[in-house]
Amino acid sequence: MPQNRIMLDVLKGKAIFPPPLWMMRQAGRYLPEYRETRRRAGSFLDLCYDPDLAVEVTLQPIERFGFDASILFSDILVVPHALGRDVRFEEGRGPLLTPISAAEILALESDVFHVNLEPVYETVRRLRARLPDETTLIGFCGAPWTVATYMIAGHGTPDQAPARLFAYRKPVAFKQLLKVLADHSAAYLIRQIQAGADVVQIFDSWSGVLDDASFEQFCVEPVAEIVRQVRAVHPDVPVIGFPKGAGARYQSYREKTGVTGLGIDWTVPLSAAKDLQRSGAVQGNLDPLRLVAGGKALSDGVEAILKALGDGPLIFNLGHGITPETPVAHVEAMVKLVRSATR
Ligand SMILES: Cc1c2[nH]c(c1CCC(=O)O)Cc1[nH]c(c(CCC(=O)O)c1C)Cc1[nH]c(c(CCC(=O)O)c1C)Cc1[nH]c(c(C)c1CCC(=O)O)C2
Repeated sequence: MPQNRIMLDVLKGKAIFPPPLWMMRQAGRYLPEYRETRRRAGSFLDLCYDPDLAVEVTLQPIERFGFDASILFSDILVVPHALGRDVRFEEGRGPLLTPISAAEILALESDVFHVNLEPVYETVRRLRARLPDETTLIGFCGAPWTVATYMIAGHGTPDQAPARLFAYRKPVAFKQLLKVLADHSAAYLIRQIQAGADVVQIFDSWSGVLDDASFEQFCVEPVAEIVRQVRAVHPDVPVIGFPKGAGARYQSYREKTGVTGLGIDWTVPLSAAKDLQRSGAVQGNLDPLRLVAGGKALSDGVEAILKALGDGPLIFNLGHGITPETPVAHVEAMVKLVRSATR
């Protein structure tokens, strides 16, 4: 493992200033070159499964901004797709899936799971060969709870009511769904690591809608299981957990799941983030809308994070994915602000 991937040092607990920097959804529609490749690809899933094009879009933000980390271009919903579920992405509507029934959950399995995902592994292999040596390569998956919410509702919802209701009404089938997703996600991450990923991130975008007991059973336990399975094979590869909206539960989430780094959303108070840094690296947490607005809103936001968290293990990032309406010039300004910061 090269010594000069500074994000890996931060994940070991080292404070580096200015901190390493990347953005969730850094390859995306705010970039004209992404929109151009996307037009050539056909459907969004075609883009995810075409190693030539997936490598191309993954590298676009690295070439433009020189971020310290590159995240594999794919989507969390390739896992249900590779398990044989129908997954489509429609312009302006987001993901659409055929909602899964309890009976279908009990029959859910696939002996061609890794065959279906082979193009993703090929993308990771090519990326590691193409990326600058100092750039950390991040693999990822969705957390079982977040993936399950889309599989059950069939589309995005504001509060994941369909999945919460399903979990209460059909606990046996729901538990089985989380187990199938945890086992397959762990196997998926292990293959990404074997293909060249230096770090893996688990996205739990919907962990903020659950009560205490459900958070424990649906978010903490399945992610802990993934971490266990990945560590059994790759004990030294850092795992970043991003339980968006976990609020007061962030610290216990780190302790119980065993994740190395914590992705924090922009609602986490910087004082609380400072406390979280005592037990390891944090990654975040600029409000993506400060980046859309630019100017003083942006510079104030960047400054506050660097001031509060800059002397501990920090990976500078947004508190959620960059939005399509973000001006590229504002991303350039953010990179400059972070890279030229002095303590
Ligand atoms: C919930 C979720 C999904 N996908 C993902 C999550 C978790 C993180 C989060 O909460 O944002 C994760 C994801 N999706 C994508 C990546 C690529 C890597 C990166 O650059 O961060 C990653 C890490 C590409 C994508 N995934 C998607 C796009 C946009 C589709 C397009 O280009 O046409 C991209 C670049 C589509 C997608 N995929 C998903 C949704 C809800 C949507 C529609 C919303 C939207 O359109 O922005 C599911």
